[in-house]
Amino acid sequence: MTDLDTFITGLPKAELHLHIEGSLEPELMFELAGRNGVEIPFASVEEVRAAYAFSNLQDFLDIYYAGANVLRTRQDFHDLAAAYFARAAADGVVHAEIMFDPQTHTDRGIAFAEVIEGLLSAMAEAEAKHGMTSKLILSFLRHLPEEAAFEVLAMAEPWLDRIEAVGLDSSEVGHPPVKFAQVFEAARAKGLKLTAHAGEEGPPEYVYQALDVLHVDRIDHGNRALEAPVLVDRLAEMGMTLTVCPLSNLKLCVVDDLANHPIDRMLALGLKATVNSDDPAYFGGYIGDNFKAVAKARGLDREEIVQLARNSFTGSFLPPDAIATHLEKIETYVAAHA
Ligand code: HPA
Ligand SMILES: [Zn+2]
Repeated sequence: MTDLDTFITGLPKAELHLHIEGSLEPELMFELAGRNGVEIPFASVEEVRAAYAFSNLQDFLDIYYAGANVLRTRQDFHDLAAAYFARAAADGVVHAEIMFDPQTHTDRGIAFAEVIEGLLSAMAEAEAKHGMTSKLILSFLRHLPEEAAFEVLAMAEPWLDRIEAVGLDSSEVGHPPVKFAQVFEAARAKGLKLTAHAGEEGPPEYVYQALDVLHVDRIDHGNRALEAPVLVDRLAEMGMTLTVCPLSNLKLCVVDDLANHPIDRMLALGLKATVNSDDPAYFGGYIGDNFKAVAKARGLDREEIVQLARNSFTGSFLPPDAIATHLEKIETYVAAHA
């Protein structure tokens, strides 16, 4: 580890873009397959890892939904999230806002209660064990109809006090934000915050729709906004947070090489960019790996790294006093490591 790597690991940070189903490591996939008597089309953990070569988002999604098939019980969801929180804590994460895709499970006959109760119990455990706070983001699958999203929102009704936000993920191109205008409006009326994946593979127009039609509080990814300078200025001016995922961008060919990743360009343009892991079990690393890899590839300096960590708190859904406390801890850490 370089000095910079050690600095990154200890730097207090929040993770804002993490699909909990995407943290399913092949070892746990095998364990759950055995526990639940589910067949998986792989003979070994190595074979699973070898299958993780993607040329676009859909390639990945096909294998990600197949992997999720081993998740059956409340205990499975608990174990999945507990493993993520332990990894995140080791990377200096003190707050995590995690997405889950209920439709991936309810469409297989798993009760919504099993999914969310397993996640909530792991969240309570993470607070006790690691001192890590967390929030849940219920994500709608955009390749499915808007009515299906309304059904999930209805299912979630008894737990809405424990859900912070809704999100929008899965196959982007061909499923623009406008398709979900009404369900986002309904979620907002229920007091939920709003995020949407936009501009990962989709054009700048999808980022405009996320802003103007969905009225999101945060944009997940947002890379392709860089193609539209007027949009960049607007995002910068409004202080919109972008939850950027460098290793995901590399694995899904959103960038051809990390050496060409736009993270520092985003900061230089005044965008409130953050670094996140997206689907760490599939993309080759957790949040610490993302920071370290992009810092090395782009030659980021400490100030840029610290700015990314500050952005992770100011872009979070934490209350202002908690954000202020975390920002103070960053400054204390920086002063102690000058
Ligand atoms: O990176 C992603 N993009 C879109 N949908 C997703 N669902 C899990 N990960 C992703
Ligand atoms: Zn994502």
